[in-house]
Amino acid sequence: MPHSENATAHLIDGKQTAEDIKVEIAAEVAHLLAAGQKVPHLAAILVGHDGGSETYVRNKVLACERVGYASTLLRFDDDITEAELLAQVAALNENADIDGFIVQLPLPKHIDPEKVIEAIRPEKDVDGFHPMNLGRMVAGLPALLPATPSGIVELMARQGIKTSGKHCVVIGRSNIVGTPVSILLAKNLENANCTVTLCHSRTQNLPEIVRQADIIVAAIGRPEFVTADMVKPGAIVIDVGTTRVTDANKKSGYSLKGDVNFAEVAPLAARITPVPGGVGPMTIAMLLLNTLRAAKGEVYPK
Ligand SMILES: Nc1nc(=O)c2c([nH]1)NC[C@@H]1CN(c3ccc(C(=O)N[C@@H](CCC(=O)O)C(=O)O)cc3)C=[N+]21
Ligand SMILES: [Mg+2]
Repeated sequence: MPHSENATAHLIDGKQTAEDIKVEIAAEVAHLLAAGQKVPHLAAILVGHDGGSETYVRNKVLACERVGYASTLLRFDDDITEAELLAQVAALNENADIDGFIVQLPLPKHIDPEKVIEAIRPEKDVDGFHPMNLGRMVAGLPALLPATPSGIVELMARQGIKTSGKHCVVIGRSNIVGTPVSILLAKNLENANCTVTLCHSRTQNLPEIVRQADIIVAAIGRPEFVTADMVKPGAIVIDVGTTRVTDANKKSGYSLKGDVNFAEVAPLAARITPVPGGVGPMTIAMLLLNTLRAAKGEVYPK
């Protein structure tokens, strides 16, 4: 029996929440303009021609236009050397007009992503991937927070989901999502205050542990990994996965699959994020928010 009476009423609408945030940002940009100040400027470096990366970066540029930011996209072929990429990062670091920038991941195999991320000035690291920002986040100091993890916390807060004291099981320990979100959820940020369990590929009895969760955050990157048998009825389900699978029925030639088997799990869940339209749009909204904070020198005074 479905836990929810209406099949769609319990969807966690990330797209709408992201729109709300963009409207708030646009209002701030209007104030900056009225005060004769420059608008925030976000730059993105995109290496190669990965279809998914192209989509995300295009969405980021469109989102900048929506809120009134300036944006710059720097594109390079996947034969760019690591030294040349580091020189491009250094140029953005020095460019006073750029408030923040990201280097889209993944990078080609011959480039060390850690080295590139460490080369970004923490003040301009609007992805929140630099060890300085990660360290400050862990220490509870003001930091530019990684966009997907902070987007998950913000999404639940704005949707009125009470997380304080709840048991949250995070599946996946990536540097970008699983590890940082497990830290943020345990903090007092937006009254998150969860008791957190972090599961990964070596976890024993994973289904049994996930079944204990009041809140499940699925960030494994494996389509439909979370099945009905892993979900306690009435759980909150946050699906971070966006894997592209070929789909001849779609005009684009692909469809997006989350890390949760939605058809099976949605009837059991109290609330659940759809894919698309859940966590993905929040990632972009939080990137815009970080760019505003960087432009205002909120974390690192200018
Ligand atoms: N330096 C860096 N920073 C990132 O933040 C970063 C990255 N590299 N590499 C890849 C991942 C993935 N990511 C997404 C962002 C938005 C959507 C998004 O907006 N998704 C839409 C659908 C988009 C579509 O149609 O493909 C949705 O879920 O509704 C998805 C995924 C950011 N990432
Ligand atoms: Mg995402």
